[in-house]
Amino acid sequence: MRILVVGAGATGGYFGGRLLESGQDVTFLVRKTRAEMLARTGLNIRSPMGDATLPSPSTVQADTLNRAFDLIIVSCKAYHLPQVIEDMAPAVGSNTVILPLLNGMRHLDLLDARFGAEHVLGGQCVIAATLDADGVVRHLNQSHSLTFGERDGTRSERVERIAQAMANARFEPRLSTTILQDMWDKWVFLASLAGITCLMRAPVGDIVAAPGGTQAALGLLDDCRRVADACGHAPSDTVLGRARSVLTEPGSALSASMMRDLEQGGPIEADHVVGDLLARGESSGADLPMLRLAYAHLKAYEVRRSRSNASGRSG
Ligand SMILES: NC(=O)C1=CN([C@@H]2O[C@H](COP(=O)(O)OP(=O)(O)OC[C@H]3O[C@@H](n4cnc5c(N)ncnc54)[C@H](OP(=O)(O)O)[C@@H]3O)[C@@H](O)[C@H]2O)C=CC1
Ligand SMILES: CC(C)(CO)C(=O)C(=O)O
Repeated sequence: MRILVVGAGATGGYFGGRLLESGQDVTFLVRKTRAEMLARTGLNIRSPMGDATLPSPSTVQADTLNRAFDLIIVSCKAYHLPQVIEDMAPAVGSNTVILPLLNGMRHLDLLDARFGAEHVLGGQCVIAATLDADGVVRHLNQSHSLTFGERDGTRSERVERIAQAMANARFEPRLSTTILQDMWDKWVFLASLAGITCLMRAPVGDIVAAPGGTQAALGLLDDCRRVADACGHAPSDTVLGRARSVLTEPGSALSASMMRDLEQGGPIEADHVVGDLLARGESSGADLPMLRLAYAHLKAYEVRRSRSNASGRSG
């Protein structure tokens, strides 16, 4: 199976690297700087589940991409997706399957609109990873699952083939027959985690140690849950119970990748992860005070960031 991984950042570098390590035919679609770095240093993964050093991984850049792949794993940030969609287009042939790993849901609409829904699977990954300044993929916890499936829940031949291709890689591949609900479940959890850890600039354990912290985290989770309910994707009691306990675990060092991005002063997926959920909830008439606050806070960060970038440019 010829696999194209779009982006060799934290998640693409990790899952693509693990597939390459297991002997799969993997090429990374990357931009110039990352291509040069990968050629110089190879793809390096540092992980509690085992390090990997992959010298000279195969890369391609948009201007030389001219053949179709069997599977395209999309692992960019949401704010890069419109450009990524244009760049990856030559790799989409009549039998290509696209597996996006982005958080949230809206990317499915964009991919469907450009390539046709029949090409696009549902997907998600659970991992905490980051790309450091030397281009090393740093895996920060012990989770590394990648879940995928047909959005209509069927176990098609093509998803079985993907499961086979992933079977020997050092991560947990999961073929799901409920991938849309899985994505909603993760979205509800992630929007709560990202919203609260960014608002408080603190990991879960510090938030729950503060007066009112637990109440704020659970209030935000409840707003996110109400949106999912209104959209016909209510999380089960088990899923909600797990989310509540993870978001209120004393001493937990967990924070969202959005908080890491924000603390580094980088761009964030505010609209995709939090704004889109809020918009869907508000269009159903729900009152969502904590979710609105979380979104306003992220947007204020973006305004401040673009103002200081602009003054840096003019200074
Ligand atoms: N990191 C994590 O722990 C988790 C992240 N997620 C989700 O996964 C998605 C990806 O996140 P993450 O891997 O952290 O992001 P990263 O920023 O680490 O990686 C994204 C990569 O996409 C590349 N990219 C952007 N545009 C293009 C393009 N046009 N062509 C080729 N490559 C491109 C960037 O390359 P360049 O170097 O050129 O900028 C970057 O390396 C997000 O939606 C995130 O929310 C989900 C679970 C966990
Ligand atoms: C929920 C979590 C932490 C795990 O994958 C994540 O997706 C993120 O931080 O972006």
